Amino acid sequence: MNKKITVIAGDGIGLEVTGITQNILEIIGERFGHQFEFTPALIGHAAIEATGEPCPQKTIDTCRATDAVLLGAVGMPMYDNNPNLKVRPEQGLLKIRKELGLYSNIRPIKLFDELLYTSSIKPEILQGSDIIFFRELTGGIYFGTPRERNEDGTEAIDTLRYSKMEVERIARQAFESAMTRRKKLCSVDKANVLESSRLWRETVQALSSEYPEVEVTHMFIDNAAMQLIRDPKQFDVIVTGNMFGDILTDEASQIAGSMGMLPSASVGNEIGLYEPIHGSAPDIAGKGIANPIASVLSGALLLDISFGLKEESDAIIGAVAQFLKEGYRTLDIATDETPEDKRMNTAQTGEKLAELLASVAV
Ligand SMILES: NC(=O)C1=CN([C@@H]2O[C@H](COP(=O)(O)OP(=O)(O)OC[C@H]3O[C@@H](n4cnc5c(N)ncnc54)[C@H](O)[C@@H]3O)[C@@H](O)[C@H]2O)C=CC1
Ligand SMILES: CC(C)CC(=O)C(=O)O
Ligand SMILES: [Mg+2]
Repeated sequence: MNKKITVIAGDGIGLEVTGITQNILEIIGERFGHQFEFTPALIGHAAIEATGEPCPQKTIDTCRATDAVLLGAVGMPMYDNNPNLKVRPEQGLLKIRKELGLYSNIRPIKLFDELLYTSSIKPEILQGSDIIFFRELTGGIYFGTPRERNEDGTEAIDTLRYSKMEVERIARQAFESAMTRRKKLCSVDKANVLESSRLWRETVQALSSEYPEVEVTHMFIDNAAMQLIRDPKQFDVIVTGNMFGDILTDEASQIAGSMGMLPSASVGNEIGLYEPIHGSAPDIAGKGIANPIASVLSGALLLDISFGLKEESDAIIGAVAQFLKEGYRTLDIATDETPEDKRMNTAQTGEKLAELLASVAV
């Protein structure tokens, strides 16, 4: 198979983990006889520095000229505490999602058995957890207008808007996914307060008549945030809006052990984009200690969803499982019991995963 992949590393640890994933995809290409051609592109602070824009048109054009996109992360501390900077890295991320029509952000929460005792949640609560989130990605409060300050800067407004069409298309994907799994769908909203959530709930409920085998429940976001930690096993598929999904999946990363373990796939009507759920992690950026597994697993999702290469995708997941089984740990998933020689930095993790992949039988 011949395929082109746009690689947008971005900022902070995005730069550190994305190169590892590209290398893993190259190894997969060699092992399984595929030609993957990689084209770099800019986003975030890196793009602002080079072009003045957080997501230049050239980046969008590059994506459209390829078959899939691998993205790292955006963001720099210099923007986070300075509201006066009007051009911001995160605008680049929102723009690429909107321009490429990536309305569905799929975030699987898979706990590798080896990490059962790593989480701050009790193992008996965690064991057997397997959740997949469908987060709406191109609507809601991150995109609604007006969004502005009043003249003297003492009031601000953001707008939370959803249309029936936007809810229906993400809910349909979630129902379809539930049909291939345990046939349970939980829709998360705040319908006791928000009109947009009442539309959300009504739309999901109406669509459920097309999926009579799926057991649908509706949960308020505040309760969902609590239930996710109290009893994660109660969930199979969760569908929710942009901001609720953003927040709940960071929380859910603790089910998988770390932010450094969760990949995501963003899909819509054209190309697919794959990125870890984490940000640029300025607190560890430049230290070479970021966990690249979330990015590497995003690469596995890319092979599976965009290219239909299930065996190749499974080979990557298998290498990650083997890495953990052999006791190797990046710092975010290490415990007091992890011996010194099993503690891996970013580069060592990449090398070890490459080594494990090279021994996969094809
Ligand atoms: N998709 C994206 O590009 C996102 C960008 N951001 C941006 O990233 C910057 C930092 O935001 P934060 O709120 O700190 O979120 P973050 O996700 O970057 O980091 C949160 C915490 O998780 C840790 N962490 C994240 N990924 C890790 C990994 N791979 N290995 C080990 N530890 C990891 C970090 O060290 C930090 O303690 C901000 O500028 C923010 O706007 C935040 C979230 C998503
Ligand atoms: C710019 C933010 C919306 C990025 C983020 O936190 C995410 O997509 O998870
Ligand atoms: Mg987030």
